[in-house]
Amino acid sequence: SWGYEATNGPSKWGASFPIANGDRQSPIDIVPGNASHDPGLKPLKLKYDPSTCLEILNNGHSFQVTFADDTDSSTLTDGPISGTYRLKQFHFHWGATDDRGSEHTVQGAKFPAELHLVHWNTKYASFGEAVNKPDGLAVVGVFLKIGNENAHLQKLIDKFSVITNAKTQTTFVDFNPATLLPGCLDYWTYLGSLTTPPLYESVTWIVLKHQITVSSAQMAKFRTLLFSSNGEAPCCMENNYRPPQPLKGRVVRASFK
Ligand SMILES: NS(=O)(=O)c1ccc(NC(=O)NCCO)cc1
Ligand SMILES: [Zn+2]
Repeated sequence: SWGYEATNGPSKWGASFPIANGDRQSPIDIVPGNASHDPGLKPLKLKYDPSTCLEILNNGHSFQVTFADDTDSSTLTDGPISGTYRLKQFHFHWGATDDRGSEHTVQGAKFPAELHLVHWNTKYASFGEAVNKPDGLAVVGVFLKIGNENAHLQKLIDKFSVITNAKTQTTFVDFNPATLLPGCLDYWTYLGSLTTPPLYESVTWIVLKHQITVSSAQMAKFRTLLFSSNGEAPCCMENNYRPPQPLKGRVVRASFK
């Protein structure tokens, strides 16, 4: 099935998922000079309850932290969206080296990694119902840049030895995703898609302007995870990012001047 190798990677996804060539695909290159400041955009309102954190898993494409989403305990409201969106999971994309790895780029600049906090619109009954609706999902994207060791990311990294292989998981409780956000929540927003198959055009993207830090040694730990399952030839989990897609006339709005 799909992956990130030459044989099954982003350039091949269109064969099985024709929406790959659609009009609102993600990620994109964000050009700040072309983004229009919208004074009507509200500040993001993120309310996260650490007790909704359930587990950390390797799904063969990334590692993911999953949350209980049966109540409005961990939600995204305001910002560019209307209504209430519940946090379902967060995951990352990263490179084989520190010079690439993010999915969105900023005026062509790549970051070593990108965090995605995935929320679904509670006007639908579940994530599964929301995932293919045009207003179904809202994903907050946060760029990682190389700098000081990040103690909050280290809590995730400390679990990697137990989820090295694809399709493994372990308990992970009392983690506050807000610790992975920068102090300033200024953002760019545009209408896009899932960045992995099935590539549904269901995402209101909210990409933060400010980054969080990760050390180079911590990035090296990300690359100790495997795309492969136990017993298969080990294949390092790295370069699990889709490159920027055509803007096709879309407008990117900025929440800041
Ligand atoms: N990289 S991304 O656009 O944030 C993304 C988020 C969720 C999905 N898919 C998903 O959550 N499917 C439900 C089973 O995990 C795919 C891509
Ligand atoms: Zn993602």
